[in-house]
Amino acid sequence: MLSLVIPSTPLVDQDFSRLSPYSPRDHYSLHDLVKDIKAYLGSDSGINSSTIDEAYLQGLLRKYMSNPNDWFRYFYNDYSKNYTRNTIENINHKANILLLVWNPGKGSPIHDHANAHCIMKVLAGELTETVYHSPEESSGKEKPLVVKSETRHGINDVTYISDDIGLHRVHNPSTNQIAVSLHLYTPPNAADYGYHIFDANTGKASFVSQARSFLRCDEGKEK
Ligand SMILES: N[C@@H](CS(=O)O)C(=O)O
Ligand SMILES: [Fe+2]
Repeated sequence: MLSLVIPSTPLVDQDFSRLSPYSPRDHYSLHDLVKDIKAYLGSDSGINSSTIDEAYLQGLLRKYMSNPNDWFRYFYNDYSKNYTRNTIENINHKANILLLVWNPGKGSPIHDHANAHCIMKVLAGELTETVYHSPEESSGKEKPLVVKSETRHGINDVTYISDDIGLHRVHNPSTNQIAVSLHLYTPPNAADYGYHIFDANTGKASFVSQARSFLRCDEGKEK
């Protein structure tokens, strides 16, 4: 049993016993993963999402096996929110890497990914992802969004979405356990320029000017 005690947040007494709390010497760590993502994205400034091989990046996230020792320094849970977005790394104008903490039964609104690649890996608990067809822009008519798929992702599962695939919402199906996930967005358009959330019944989009996240060094302050 590993209890996550995070300063200034209530005790998270959750059984992470299915995860090894020890890091074997040859463990491919979160630090190694971030290093490899940076190496792949290169040192030039700016990228175009069409030049990125998302399959390669998915492979890197698959290679990493969740270990709370790697990620709990980034863990902050705001219990008043559906989910808390914590910054692991901002790779200037290239990508951001986030740790998301999902309260039981809570989820994200239906949203797009601002013309970026989004790769998600479950680090603890389970997450259900509902993918919707993007509404037809030209019709101008209000129509309910159509579900394309619904998938339950377990620990260490990796999934990918982009606006070409559709919209999605993610939620934690558990009634009493939090879930934790790792997200890679490249380019970091939602944080830099904003994104859209959608109404399931009408398909209507609303613009959100910036996807915000917590930086661990500024505890409690959203950036
Ligand atoms: N893309 C969402 C999380 S999720 O529902 O995939 C976000 O970054 O807030
Ligand atoms: Fe998303």
